[in-house]
Amino acid sequence: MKGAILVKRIDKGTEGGMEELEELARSAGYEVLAKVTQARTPDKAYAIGRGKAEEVAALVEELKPEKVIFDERLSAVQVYNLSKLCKVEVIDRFNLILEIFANRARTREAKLQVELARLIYERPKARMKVTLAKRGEQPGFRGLGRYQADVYESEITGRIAKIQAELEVIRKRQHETRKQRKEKGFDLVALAGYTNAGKSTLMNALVGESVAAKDQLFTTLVPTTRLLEIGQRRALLTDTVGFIKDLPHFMVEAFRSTLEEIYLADLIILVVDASEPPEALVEKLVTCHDTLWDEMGPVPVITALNKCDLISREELEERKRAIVHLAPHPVAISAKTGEGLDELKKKVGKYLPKWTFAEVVLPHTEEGLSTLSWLHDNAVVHHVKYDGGHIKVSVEARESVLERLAKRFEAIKDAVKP
Ligand SMILES: Nc1nc2c(ncn2[C@@H]2O[C@H](COP(=O)(O)OP(=O)(O)OP(=O)(O)O)[C@@H](O)[C@H]2O)c(=O)[nH]1
Ligand SMILES: [Mg+2]
Repeated sequence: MKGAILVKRIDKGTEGGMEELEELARSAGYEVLAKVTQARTPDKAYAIGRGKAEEVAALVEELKPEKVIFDERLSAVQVYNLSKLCKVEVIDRFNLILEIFANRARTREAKLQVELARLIYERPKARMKVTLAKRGEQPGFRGLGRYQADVYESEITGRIAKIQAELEVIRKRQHETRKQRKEKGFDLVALAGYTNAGKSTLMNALVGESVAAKDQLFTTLVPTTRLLEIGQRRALLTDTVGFIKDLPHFMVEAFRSTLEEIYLADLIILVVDASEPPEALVEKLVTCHDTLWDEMGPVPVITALNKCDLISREELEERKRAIVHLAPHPVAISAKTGEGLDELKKKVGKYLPKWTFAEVVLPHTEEGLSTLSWLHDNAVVHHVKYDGGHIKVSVEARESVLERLAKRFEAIKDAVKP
């Protein structure tokens, strides 16, 4: 197994936990060999103090890790100095997240998104990195010395443009598919939430599928969509990539096409891991809100308090109180045991976009029957009455379907005799 030493600098007056960095490192396949923290203001050259950096270097010599991983964002200069001092590759939390994403990316889309994120992160550092590499190559700077600074930078810019163009094609296609699904009368429901909250497990429990679900961060990178029946209505349920604290904007941008599954949904099920302590729950919900709310239209959100099998009633009530302002329409569930799933489905049914009732009289002809069968496919047909030469139908459907019904009716109405 690859080893890593984790380093976190803590600003005065803030919490110093390193659990999430550890989780991330573990998810990326590292064994954590040592953890170093220091409370101080950031140092321009080393992020931590020079003395502390030397301690890290000594640990590197002793433990021989593959990498040293910093929790905070590092500048090119800091990376250069640290890797020179420690004689090992030094990365930050964002590089680590990118590593995880790169390991998991299977589809063309996921791979492009990961590369785009990496390049957007790299670009502002490109010139400085080339300049530094000319001073003597350090781990993480190898091969850059042969570049001209602006050539390297413009290569990155060119590559970014190319990937964006290719992703745009994928996005257009997805947009088209989504539109068609809506026109067909499907409601789009998205599962969103912090990474490892249990979104994929819930997806499996709701639709009886086997989407990969594991106790690690970012198992899901590319959305999966399955049919979910809510009463008589048919929704498409989409599992999505998880959120994480301080998700830098460049990543949100790179994963746009994935996140659009959420932004453009008719309803969002926000999944939270209720087995965590209330403070962690609040912090993660705030992250979800930050990621969601900026981009989203007025979409109803249902909060699924997941993993309730792991906590007592009292603990559940305590958590509900803690998140009351952050968690619209909460439902306690366990994706594992199935508890609460019926109530969740009921809530989903209740908050799906309102459909409109309509009564229509179709001719009892081949065209009329074919329209009826089209209605069965695209709407909820409540009642059908065959009456002489007519078929009286009462239906409930979304507006776009009713508009199309009106068009079809226009074309065949002459056959209807009063
Ligand atoms: N006890 C318990 N464990 C659960 C429940 N739901 C999910 N888990 C576990 O939580 C872990 C994460 O589940 P996933 O479904 O992969 O989570 P996710 O939100 O899809 O995670 P990413 O795709 O990695 O962002 C797995 O080990 C699941 O078995 C639950 O209701 N109860
Ligand atoms: Mg998942």
